[in-house]
Amino acid sequence: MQELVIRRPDDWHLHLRDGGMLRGVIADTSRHFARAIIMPNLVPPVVTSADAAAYRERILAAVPRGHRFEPLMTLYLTEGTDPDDVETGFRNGLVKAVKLYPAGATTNSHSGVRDITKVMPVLERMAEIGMPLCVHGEVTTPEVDIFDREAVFIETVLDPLRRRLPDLRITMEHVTTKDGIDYIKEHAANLAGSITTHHLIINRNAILVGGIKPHYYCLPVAKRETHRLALRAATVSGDVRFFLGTDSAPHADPLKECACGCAGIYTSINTLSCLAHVFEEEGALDRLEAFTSLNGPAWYGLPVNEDTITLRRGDEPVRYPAKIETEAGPVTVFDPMFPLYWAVV
Ligand SMILES: NC(=O)N[C@@H](CC(=O)O)C(=O)O
Ligand SMILES: [Zn+2]
Ligand SMILES: [Zn+2]
Repeated sequence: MQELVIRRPDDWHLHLRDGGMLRGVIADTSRHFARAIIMPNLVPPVVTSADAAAYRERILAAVPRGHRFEPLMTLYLTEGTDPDDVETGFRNGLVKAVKLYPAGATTNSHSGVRDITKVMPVLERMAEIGMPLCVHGEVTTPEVDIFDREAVFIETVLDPLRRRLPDLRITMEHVTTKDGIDYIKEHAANLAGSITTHHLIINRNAILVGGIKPHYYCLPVAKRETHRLALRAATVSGDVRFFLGTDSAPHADPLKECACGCAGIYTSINTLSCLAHVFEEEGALDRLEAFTSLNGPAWYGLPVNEDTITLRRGDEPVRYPAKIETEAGPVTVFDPMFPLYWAVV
């Protein structure tokens, strides 16, 4: 038996939803993670500091007794966002980042940004005060192939934005391509990337081979194998610019198992088992902690967690439920398609 003690991890990109879904999923995160950057794509979205304060209270009310969990709030950037409200939320410590969704790019992104020039006053203010911008980095131009949307975003939106506002700190969230990894590596200043658990494990075959598999569908969509390998190399490298953002994104099964299923993979419950497996395969267990617990706090300017968790590798596979039940319906759990031996003790 093998054991690994690491500082308690944080999740730098998480969807908790609201109401019955929030109550159904929160424990799967708060059991293992101390903090998480909470995505603001509710319906309606979390746009103002007041919205974020109210959502934070709803999250805290749902955390099970005995768990300690700190939600790190974000604001959903719209073309009507007020720079003063953003600054106030940031200065009083409530809001950690602003989230840019190109309109139409992903789940609940219709209130997002159509014309980036309209949000320049907000972005300029953020650059001034050192507030990070989290981006869903995909263009939505219908002519651009869905597998190329991240690479085209880097070239046509991200790079020009970084040139225009070199002081703006940007998190490229859920990087899915070698292009994204290379871009971050080549541009050290004010740029970091979060990587999901599932993109380290699946490539696009998981979605399409042997039948269409809606529970492997998320956005940005998984790419070809070369990209997965680039993500894995960056993840286990220990490079401080890369850290975990699970993008665990629960949807009730009927909303995924239908003619127009929505994007999102639910990984909160087994993420650490999956990650330990990946790091072990790569011979890099000694760097797991950097990815899950050190690099993220460094980027967001927060202290690392003082307490630890213990991962243990058992002789028998760990069993996770195929689905969790929530008041909002059943949610299928990510199946990595191999047995998992590591579990948090
Ligand atoms: N990742 C996903 O596939 N879905 C996310 C949205 C997002 O992070 O883009 C969701 O909110 O369901
Ligand atoms: Zn996204
Ligand atoms: Zn997400």
